[in-house]
Amino acid sequence: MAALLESDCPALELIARGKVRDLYNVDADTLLFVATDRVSAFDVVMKNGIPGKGKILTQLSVFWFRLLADVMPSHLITSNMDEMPASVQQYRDQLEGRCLLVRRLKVIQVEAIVRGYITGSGWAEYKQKGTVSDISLPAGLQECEQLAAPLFTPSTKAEIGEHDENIHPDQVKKMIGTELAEKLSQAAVNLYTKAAEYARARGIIIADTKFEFGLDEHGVLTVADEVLTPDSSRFWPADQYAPGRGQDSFDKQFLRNYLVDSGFDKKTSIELPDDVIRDTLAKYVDAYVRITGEQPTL
Ligand SMILES: N#Cc1c(N)ncnc1-c1cnn(CCN2CCOCC2)c1
Repeated sequence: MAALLESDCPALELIARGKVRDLYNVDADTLLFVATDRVSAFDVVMKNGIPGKGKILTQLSVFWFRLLADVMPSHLITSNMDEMPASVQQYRDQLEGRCLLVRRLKVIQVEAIVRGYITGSGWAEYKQKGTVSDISLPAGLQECEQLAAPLFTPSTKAEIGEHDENIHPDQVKKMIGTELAEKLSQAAVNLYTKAAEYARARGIIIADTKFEFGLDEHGVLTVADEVLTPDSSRFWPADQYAPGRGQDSFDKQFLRNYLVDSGFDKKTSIELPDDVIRDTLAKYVDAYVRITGEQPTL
């Protein structure tokens, strides 16, 4: 199976090409997310992709949208090509299994990050200031330690190529109003808490995740984008977890180890060898099977 590195849907208006996903306008009320097989590490997109990655992560997002539907509504309309408009179906060969038709929302320009463990940029800030997103935390926490409770630690939505900036939750209140900000942070924590408990019972720690939200035509807060994939979250193997050190990534450790061992400069895109592609795909399949209990459709 060849990897899809870039979608090509000339009849649809391309809105954005993110690191690994493309976003199209379909009509006044709907958009189309296309999950390519692109893979990034250390913020660099590799020259070749992981064949099947986009389909697996699309199916994982759909699983979580359905499991979490009782927590709050999502923008998902369908991932079933037969239920999509003809303007999308004409690209069936290219898009089958790797696209989501979603409702157009008024997107809230906040990266709604929830952390269950202290790591990454949160750990860096904590070591410097004893805070994460300017929220004071207890002294003496270890790297990758589980927090007493999941923490909403928002950030700005940086321009492409820039890094998001951690902001205090009060900043979100100033941006969107106190009532909506409190609804959004509670929704993010509720979604994360249910998903993290579900995944932990199946051998995967979701250490942190990023949600995007919007308002639908009735002003209802709605979860958007993708949810709880290894691209939007940190997945750790639970059986190897120990606080006090960095954790292997459930899905990208083979890739990271290869890059570090080959002297990767963390700037220049490179071609991944077949064994790294094979082993990385196997980890995406493993994560999908553990969480959903089913084999992904490739
Ligand atoms: N979701 C959603 C959504 C929606 N349901 N309605 C209206 N607009 C959006 C929307 C527009 N841009 N983004 C950022 C998505 N990026 C794209 C590239 O990849 C990274 C993420 C979201």
